[in-house]
Amino acid sequence: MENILTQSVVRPQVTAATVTASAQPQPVIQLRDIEKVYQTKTIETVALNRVNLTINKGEFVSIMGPSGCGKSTLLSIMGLLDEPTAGVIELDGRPVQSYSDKELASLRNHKIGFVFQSYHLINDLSVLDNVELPLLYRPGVSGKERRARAYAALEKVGLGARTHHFPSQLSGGQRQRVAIARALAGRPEIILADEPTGNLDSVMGEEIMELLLSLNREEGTTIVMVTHDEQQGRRTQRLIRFFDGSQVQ
Ligand SMILES: Nc1ncnc2c1ncn2[C@@H]1O[C@H](COP(=O)(O)OP(=O)(O)OP(=O)(O)O)[C@@H](O)[C@H]1O
Repeated sequence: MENILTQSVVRPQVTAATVTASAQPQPVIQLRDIEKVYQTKTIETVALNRVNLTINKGEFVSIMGPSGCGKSTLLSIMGLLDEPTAGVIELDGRPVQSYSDKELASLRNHKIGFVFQSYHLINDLSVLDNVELPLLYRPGVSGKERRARAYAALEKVGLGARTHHFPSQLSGGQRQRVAIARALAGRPEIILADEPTGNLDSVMGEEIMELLLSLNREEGTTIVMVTHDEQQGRRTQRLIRFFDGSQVQ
């Protein structure tokens, strides 16, 4: 079984895959005039203000900007975890409003994988069970296939020897790799990562960045990553800066 992490180690400072000149960009996520307003009793917050953004198949895009500028909101809306108050989201060229609830649930489950800053692992479950868990909600995936996919995903992130460990027995970087394996087991076309290295020291952060770059380069996974790390942002194909709910660059 190939370990995508060890593949990447021999190529120091790799950057995201370069889209060949002949390849036509194929939009997978398009945001048109997206607005998100949070209304509480005392205050109205415009978290996103008429955002227009296209993410193409196979791209690795990073989103940067100061705290509170709307990065996480943007990722939640792209991942269909939250709805905008105005505007249109298209997935594969089709407005999500035109999908049925069942289709939307399936899209969320199949097409998109999430990685969060704080890993969101279940401490009482082994590494293997954590990775298998989301597949339990997949109709048509047998127990045998679930297990096989979880093993393969853990091999891919270099944790094949840790399947029976528990999260508390792992380093922060290893926990984040489990979280990435959990996303990979679902075979998503798109990974949305919200500050995936935010809780890690620079060495472990670099490890995770290499892993994401390898997934993009070797598997063609489309990745959108929120980061506060300028160096990481510069290593992706496109760096988008936000300020006060709007794209500034
Ligand atoms: N559920 C909510 N209710 C009310 N306001 C919210 C809610 N979620 C986010 N906000 C507000 O929307 C704005 C954007 O928040 P968001 O979390 O998207 O920013 P961010 O750029 O990801 O910040 P950070 O870098 O600190 O994580 C902020 O002003 C925040 O307070």
